[in-house]
Amino acid sequence: MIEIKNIEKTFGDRQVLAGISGTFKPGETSLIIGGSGTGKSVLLKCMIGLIKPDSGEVLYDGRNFLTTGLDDQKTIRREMGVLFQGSALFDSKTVSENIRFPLDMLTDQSTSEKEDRVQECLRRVGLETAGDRMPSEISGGMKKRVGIARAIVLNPKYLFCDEPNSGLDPLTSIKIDQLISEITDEYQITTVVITHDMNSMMEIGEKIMFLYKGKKLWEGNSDTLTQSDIKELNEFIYANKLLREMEK
Ligand SMILES: Nc1ncnc2c1ncn2[C@@H]1O[C@H](COP(=O)(O)OP(=O)(O)OP(=O)(O)O)[C@@H](O)[C@H]1O
Repeated sequence: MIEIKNIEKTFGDRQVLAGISGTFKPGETSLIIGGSGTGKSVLLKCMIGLIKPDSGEVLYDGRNFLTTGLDDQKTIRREMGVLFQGSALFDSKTVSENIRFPLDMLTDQSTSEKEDRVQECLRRVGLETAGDRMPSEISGGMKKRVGIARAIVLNPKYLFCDEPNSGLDPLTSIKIDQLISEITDEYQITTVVITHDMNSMMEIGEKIMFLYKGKKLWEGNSDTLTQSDIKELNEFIYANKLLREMEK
């Protein structure tokens, strides 16, 4: 379980996070939603240690990530998998090499152990025959799958995905969402996803947190998303639906 408590962050004179709290549970895909510039990415970065919040706590199964010693921080970092926006694959490495990278960097497994693990992850994301291909030779959806395989190669307890659907068509988006949700359930990972995607909110929103101007204005799930009387949330949903209609 991940708990965040009263996270605050200010850049210059602009407060981007104004005291955000919440919990994220194992086996659950939690979504952080909100309009552009509301602080979603900054919150995610605070959670994974890329940005230091000005105040607040981030607890990984009770371990305070911000104040614990360097060794414990390293341990927690190793328990995280991250799917970055745009997949962030190494262009000069094959699909298999991309997936193997965290094993090369962070484990002393033998070559055959690593190969077995890479194959297992390739199979899990449905890319068993694509290992030798280069990122430039595969589709956007496949790149996301490679990113997911790389994010889970170390068996993470916590998985973070920043806009996993960006740049994908609606059908591929749904498949990627389903994959993230299945993996989360199968390995009981605590998964946090930042998304703008209305389909994702309706399909995989077991828990949804709505940010507005650095504050958490609403929390619920896909069943209750459209029933709130929060004006800002309803406007956000309306704008997203409109966008979807225009894309069709
Ligand atoms: N390192 C930084 N230094 C200064 N300002 C920053 C920094 N990182 C983010 N910001 C500002 O913080 C605000 C929130 O940014 P953030 O990227 O979290 O938004 P977001 O909700 O993820 O939006 P989007 O959906 O467009 O990605 C923005 O105004 C951004 O310019």
